[in-house]
Amino acid sequence: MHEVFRQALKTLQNRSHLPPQVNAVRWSSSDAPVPRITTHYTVHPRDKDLRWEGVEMERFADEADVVIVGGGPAGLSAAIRLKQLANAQEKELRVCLVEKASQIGAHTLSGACLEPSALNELIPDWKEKGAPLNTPVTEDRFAILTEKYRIPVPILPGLPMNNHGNYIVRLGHFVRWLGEQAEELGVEMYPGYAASEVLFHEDGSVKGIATNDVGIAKDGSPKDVFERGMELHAKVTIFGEGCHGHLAKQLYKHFNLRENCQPQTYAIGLKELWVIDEKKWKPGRVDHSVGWPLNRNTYGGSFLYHLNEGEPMVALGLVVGLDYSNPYLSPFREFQRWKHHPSVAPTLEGGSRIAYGARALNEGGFQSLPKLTFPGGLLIGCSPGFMNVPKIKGTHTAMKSGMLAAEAIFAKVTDESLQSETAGVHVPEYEQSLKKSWIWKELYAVRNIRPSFHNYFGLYGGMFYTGVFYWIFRGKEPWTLKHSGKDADQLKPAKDCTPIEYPKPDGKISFDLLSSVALSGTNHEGDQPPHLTLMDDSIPVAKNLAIYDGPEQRFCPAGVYEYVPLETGEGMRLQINAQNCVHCKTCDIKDPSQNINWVVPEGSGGPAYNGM
Ligand SMILES: Cc1cc2nc3c(=O)[nH]c(=O)nc-3n(C[C@H](O)[C@H](O)[C@H](O)COP(=O)(O)OP(=O)(O)OC[C@H]3O[C@@H](n4cnc5c(N)ncnc54)[C@H](O)[C@@H]3O)c2cc1C
Ligand code: SF4
Repeated sequence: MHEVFRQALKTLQNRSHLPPQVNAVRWSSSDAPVPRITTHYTVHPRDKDLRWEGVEMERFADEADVVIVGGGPAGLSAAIRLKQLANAQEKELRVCLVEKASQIGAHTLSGACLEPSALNELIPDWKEKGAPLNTPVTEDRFAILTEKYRIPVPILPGLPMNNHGNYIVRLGHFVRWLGEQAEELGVEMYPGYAASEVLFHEDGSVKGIATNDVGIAKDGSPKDVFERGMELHAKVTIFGEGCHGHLAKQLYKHFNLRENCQPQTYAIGLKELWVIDEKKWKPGRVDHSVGWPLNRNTYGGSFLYHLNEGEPMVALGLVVGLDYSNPYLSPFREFQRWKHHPSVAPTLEGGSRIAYGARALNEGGFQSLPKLTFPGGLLIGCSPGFMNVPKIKGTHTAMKSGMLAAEAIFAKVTDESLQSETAGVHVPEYEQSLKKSWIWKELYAVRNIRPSFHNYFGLYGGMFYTGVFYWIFRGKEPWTLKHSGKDADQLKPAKDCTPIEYPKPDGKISFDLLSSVALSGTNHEGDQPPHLTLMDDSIPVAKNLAIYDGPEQRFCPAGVYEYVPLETGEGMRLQINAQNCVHCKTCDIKDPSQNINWVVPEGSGGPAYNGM
């Protein structure tokens, strides 16, 4: 190629150094000039980019027996069970676990009220081993909130909200403890390494994963410190990325795993930790509510748990179903408003907020479970979605699914008489044993509760259904209700909706977004391509802003998306403040254009939660 032409092309590709109005490219579907936003190689491949010419792209590869993606309750339980079995039978088994957080538990966010059933099976002597389950539930309350009142609802025995025998935990601390148990058993742990890519054998089976490359500049060009990620190959790769996994999303498409199930549906959960006045502290109390500030057609509810962690601490949060239809709704501001309810605010008055965060959770339940296995790999935990929605609990099912996967894998890879037809070992036995387990029974029994809220009376119709059908039939009714479709399709155009007037935060009970995000400890290297990638940079303004009045500005709980005026003064552009991202995945789920693809950022970027 002629040198002058090459230089000209290079200058063009480097245009993202220039101000946005100059940095306009004609690559959108409409062919209208739009500011360049996405510079990530998953959208603009490097093999067509001259700036990458001659850069060493070879990756170092390592072999393990089992590779686990994600150090959450599911991944760690799988790791622990695999090594327990191998050690008991004196078999060599190399188990490697990669976790995108810099420390195990630092990306974990949950309620959390833990049902200890799976833990009792996995580590029966967890008390002696010092598991941080410090707060047995002593009091369990449920209520419907109106704007001014709290109407108590009795929790009948057998209803999913019953928490007798459970523990209130800081899930991040529990996960950290699970990590220590795994390490002691000989699991190789790699915190700070995100799996960015699924690798395949020539026969199409999964070969393992690659960790992410580091040292890429914001404009997508290689920095001097560029380092290629590493390949981890395995007989079986376990995907335990939690709700709406980035690699799981690719696997669904690649192996068509969702062809026989309903779409997954989700909620966003926002959470804070507070240290409160000791006189108001009731260690062991569990408070749940539905109703205000959400209207009857918006599914959701609150939690307020009194922890016994050496200081008067409470964990509180609001969960909002992502099937809401009003694009003006802001889950963050609903949460801030909820704290002012007359039954909540007195607990917080005089206290101080010490942590904030958010995370999506699955709500599809039984109907939305995909096929779980494919040659060379399988899915565990909240990645496929073993969440029991009416209980708001998924930790015990996530752990159990990891254990069942481990048992099936161990049996298969250590039995020389069992030959695999593919290079990556297929373990369909996992799905079979899962269907015989208590997870299946539990999720089947509650399958109709969440979809029953799709009725004219909304919340009240759903509660009536739960009271009558669940309490009497325990899920044995001979029908299965359907969800109303994908959450991304539920938003109505802004012109058909009423803007919501939210009260200003008072700085004592309620707070603004940026001071909240600061409490998540989230951090990303600034000079890297935004990991919130857009398939088409023109769609945010042309569709999301034009039709839905920019809902990503409101559903993102970290202020990542902002529409700002173009420097020319004509029109708007989307600004992505990727450093703020707390990895909740809501944008990838709720974007009405399905144009946002969350990919793993560099290194150990993301929140730095301490026991969320
Ligand atoms: C607000 C809220 C309240 C909840 N309340 C409760 C409750 O009270 N009780 C209860 O039992 N459950 C509760 N849950 C659900 C519970 O938190 C989940 O069911 C549980 O955490 C699922 O475990 P998991 O291991 O499948 O996923 P996760 O806990 O999400 O763990 C997945 C891990 O994988 C890592 N990861 C993801 N992608 C990659 C990648 N590509 N490479 C490397 N690492 C990766 C993540 O950083 C994370 O550490 C709640 C959830 C939320 C959001
Ligand atoms: S950018 Fe997306 S994943 Fe990140 S915090 Fe916002 S909504 Fe969540």
